[in-house]
Amino acid sequence: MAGEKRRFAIGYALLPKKENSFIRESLVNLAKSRGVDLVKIDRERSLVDQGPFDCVLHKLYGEDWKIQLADFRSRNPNAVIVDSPDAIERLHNRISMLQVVSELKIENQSETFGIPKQIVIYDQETLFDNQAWELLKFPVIAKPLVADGSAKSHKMTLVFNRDGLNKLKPPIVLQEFVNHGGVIFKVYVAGEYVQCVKRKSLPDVSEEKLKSLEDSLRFSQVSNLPTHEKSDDTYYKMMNLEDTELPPQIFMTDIAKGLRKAMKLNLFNFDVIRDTRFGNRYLIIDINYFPGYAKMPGYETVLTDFFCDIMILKEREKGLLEECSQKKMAGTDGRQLLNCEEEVRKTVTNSGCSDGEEKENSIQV
Ligand SMILES: O=P(O)(O)O[C@@H]1[C@@H](OP(=O)(O)O)[C@H](OP(=O)(O)O)[C@H](O)[C@H](OP(=O)(O)O)[C@H]1OP(=O)(O)O
Ligand SMILES: Nc1ncnc2c1ncn2[C@@H]1O[C@H](COP(=O)(O)OP(=O)(O)O)[C@@H](O)[C@H]1O
Ligand SMILES: [Mg+2]
Ligand SMILES: [Mg+2]
Repeated sequence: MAGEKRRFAIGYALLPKKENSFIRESLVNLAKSRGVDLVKIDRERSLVDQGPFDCVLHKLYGEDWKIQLADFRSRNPNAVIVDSPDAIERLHNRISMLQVVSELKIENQSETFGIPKQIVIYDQETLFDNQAWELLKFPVIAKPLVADGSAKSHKMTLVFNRDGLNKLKPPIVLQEFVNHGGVIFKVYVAGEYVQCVKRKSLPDVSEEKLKSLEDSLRFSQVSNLPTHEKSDDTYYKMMNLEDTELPPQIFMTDIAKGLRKAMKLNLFNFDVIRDTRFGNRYLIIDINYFPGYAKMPGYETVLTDFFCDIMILKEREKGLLEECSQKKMAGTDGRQLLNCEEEVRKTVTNSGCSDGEEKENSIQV
């Protein structure tokens, strides 16, 4: 109807737990009021038979889903897939996940960043190999190499000495445990938006404590545990999250932007700790695809803004494609038209990925 604004359909494909936490009525209603309909994708049916969708939002694992997305993309070249499965895959391995951090260049005079020292161990023999240990010192955290969202992939072991290595099951990443005052910073990214929050983490391990402790300690998803389940209760009672200063916002934003561009991802968060030995040194220890946004203050607005940015981008694309067809009607030859359409898709979908200045409302595809 004339004057009526076009609506925009976003199909979402999420595991039931994620759907329950993320697709809240408050989000659905806010998005709806701003012209965006969130539509559940039926995982029992093939994706190409559903829709039409202007955008597909997803967090599913496995080859079958990747094939379905590729099929959908080839039949719907104008739809936006948030995010590309290949880009997400980098985060399913704890080595490739952090490699990108080492490649980032951010200019900052007063703070530095990096990742903790770490090695990857594929077999039991290498676990006790002295050469492998030249780089690391105890305590270390043993993390499963694979980070595929399974409960197993979150099972960590804090290892205090050589004897503690016996129970480990490679393939694992051994990462130096860095004292950080028991507080972790979670930096949530949704397109251009960046928000840093504080969470409780593992307590520091002093030299004296290191000598008196057992060989190892197992734990899982410590930053999401309710307080009464934390391993060192007295420590947490003593510690007040509010006393901890957040890292400088501009510094976290610069890192977030750099990561987003390098990884070509829109929806992720990263875990950061502040090394207590230096006070101005920040270490990135984990990057998660499509994290628990609902725990982030104002998540409905942030995510709706993000959806609207995609919509604006799509509209811009439509306008530019129309210009291409007009050129065709005006007699421009077919080859030039093809170039024109290709150019539009490149400019719109890749804006923000280019080396030049990032455009507003850019979505990484
Ligand atoms: O479930 P939630 O809300 O705690 O979110 C989890 C995230 O918590 P966070 O937002 O960082 O506090 C969580 O982050 P952490 O592991 O706590 O760093 C993961 O992103 C997790 O996904 P997956 O199991 O790795 O695929 C996320 O789980 P899924 O919701 O994707 O299953
Ligand atoms: N190198 C490290 N030094 C100190 N604490 C760490 C380190 N790596 C992880 N942790 C602690 O272990 C928790 C889980 O590790 P993380 O790599 O974030 O795995 P997950 O993917 O399960 O969240 C972190 O939230 C933090 O509390
Ligand atoms: Mg984590
Ligand atoms: Mg993680």
